[in-house]
Amino acid sequence: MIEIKGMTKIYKLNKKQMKESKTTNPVKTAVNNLSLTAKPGEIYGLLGPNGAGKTTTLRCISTIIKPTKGEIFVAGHEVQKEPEKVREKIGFLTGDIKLDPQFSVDYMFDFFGRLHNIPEDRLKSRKEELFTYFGIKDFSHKKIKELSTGMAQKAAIAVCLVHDPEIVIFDEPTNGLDVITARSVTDYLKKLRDDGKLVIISTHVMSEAEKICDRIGIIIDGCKVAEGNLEQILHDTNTEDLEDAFFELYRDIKGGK
Ligand SMILES: Nc1ncnc2c1ncn2[C@@H]1O[C@H](COP(=O)(O)OP(=O)(O)OP(=O)(O)O)[C@@H](O)[C@H]1O
Repeated sequence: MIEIKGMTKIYKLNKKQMKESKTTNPVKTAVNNLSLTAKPGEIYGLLGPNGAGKTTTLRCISTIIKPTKGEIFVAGHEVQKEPEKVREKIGFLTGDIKLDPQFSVDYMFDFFGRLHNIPEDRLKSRKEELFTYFGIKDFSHKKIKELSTGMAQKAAIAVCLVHDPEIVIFDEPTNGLDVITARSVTDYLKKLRDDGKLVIISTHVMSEAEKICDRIGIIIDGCKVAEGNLEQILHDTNTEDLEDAFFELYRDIKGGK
């Protein structure tokens, strides 16, 4: 289970960031008093536009950065009090952290497997299972930098699942992938969910959220503005698809037509 209780993340901006953001305010509230609960056996989707605070939220859950306020429990462990325990439980995929391009997929998989203290025979069977599913067996000896975008993303996914984590946290998992590769990734997320894992993803792709998420949290300007399964969100916004629901909520927050 993931439980976020009143999480706020405020970044301090340097002069360059202030200039880029055209602001004189030296701080940016990326996430504002966010609470949510995600449970095993579901795919929870954090849906929001660019800059909404999705990546920040997932990074805080994954112990990469610290929330400014609030508490986050992952499988019962608070992220700031027991970060190592949290890291054992999760697999975290984000576009910002890439596998070292100089090494082969095989090497990276074994390296992270050994970091997680996985016995060699288990590591071998895990590799066989994941590399076969993602079709990377024939490429596993190649350096990451020699792989296509899709293949590199599938390799990154395999590596972050090496320890068979009970909680899978994927930041924009299909970003930049063609439709075939994206489908193999989303099908695997469904398989993980069906195996009883908790999967939490961020996305700005409405159709992806509609198709694969059991529950969706819509986040705009760092605030959760709606949550529920698709049916509940459409009912609450009196709309017929998620895109319309999103714009309804967006207009409420931002004003305008
Ligand atoms: N390290 C940082 N320092 C300062 N501001 C940051 C930092 N990281 C993110 N931000 C700002 O916080 C806000 C939320 O960013 P975040 O990356 O969490 O959003 P997002 O919903 O994941 O967006 P995207 O889809 O564009 O990745 C944005 O305004 C962003 O510019």
